[in-house]
Amino acid sequence: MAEKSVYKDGSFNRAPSSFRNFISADPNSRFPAEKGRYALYLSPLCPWAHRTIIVRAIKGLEDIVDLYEVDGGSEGWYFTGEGRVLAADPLYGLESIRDLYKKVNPDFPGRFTVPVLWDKKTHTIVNNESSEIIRMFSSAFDHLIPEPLRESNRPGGGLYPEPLRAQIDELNEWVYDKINNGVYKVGFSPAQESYEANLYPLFDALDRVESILADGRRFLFGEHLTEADVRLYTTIVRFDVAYHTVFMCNLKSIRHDYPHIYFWARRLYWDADEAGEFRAAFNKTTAPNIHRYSEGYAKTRHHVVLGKQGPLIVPKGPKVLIDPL
Ligand SMILES: N[C@@H](CCC(=O)N[C@@H](CS)C(=O)NCC(=O)O)C(=O)O
Repeated sequence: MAEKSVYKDGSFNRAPSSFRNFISADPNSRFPAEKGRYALYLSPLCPWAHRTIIVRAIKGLEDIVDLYEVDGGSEGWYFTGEGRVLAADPLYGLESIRDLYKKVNPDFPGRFTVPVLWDKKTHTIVNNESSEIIRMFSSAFDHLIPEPLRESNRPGGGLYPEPLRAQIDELNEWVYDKINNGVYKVGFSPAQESYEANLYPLFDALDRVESILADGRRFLFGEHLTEADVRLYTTIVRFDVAYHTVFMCNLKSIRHDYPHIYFWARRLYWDADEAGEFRAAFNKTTAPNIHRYSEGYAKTRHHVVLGKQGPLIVPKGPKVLIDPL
């Protein structure tokens, strides 16, 4: 049974995801990899969802897995018809992500989160946990994509190479707890004590990342991109424009205090070469949205922490969202 995200011991506690099935390259599996069968419902504003569209783009899965954008936030994700957001759910005409979960289980007890990986054939949620969705995208569809994009042909052995798995898992664990989810624990703190209790470990972890990158390596595990870079990136690219301001993660900023992290992030962000190694995945999933991060988090914090008491103020800085290379 899914748990709700709650303030436990005065701190934000993110509930585990509820649907944990896997798409597989095996044609006899329950969810075999097939072109056109699956869809991702998400908002590119959500950092967890952002991971999945980066890997979808890196792997050239745009023609294989559909993308349906929704908008909203802590008060629900909806089809609004604004910008790239669809006016209605293209499969069932539903109005919201809540409706999608209710379609699978009318008594669904958890939160109606994005991303959702949907199976159009059996009309159900395959998985709603981004860390698992990126693993599936990394390898399960490899027989359907051009040879150079397959994990076995990638320099360094792909996004989750066998020899590095234990190290990647170990790094992901503390990056998730202290950084990816750490910023939320700070920004959703209901009290000064929990704010401070989570703030210092966040910056200790950023210091640790900075020291890893300080030897001049291109990526967290050396010369080649892994899923650990993807998972860290979505938090770093939101840091100065949203977490520093809205979530009060302000002991330091990335641009002024973490030169190696900032350089690493800018290299990923500014790579707009569609024919290049990363198929412009970071740029095209971030650049259209980076100016909206501050508003998204301001609204969420106003709702979650302040119960909508008082005015909603959206911080406008920094003037330069991300410096050029
Ligand atoms: N563990 C999930 C977390 C996803 C998540 O928390 N998504 C947020 C948006 S950034 C959400 O949909 N929240 C809506 C809610 O909690 O009601 C994952 O990584 O996929």
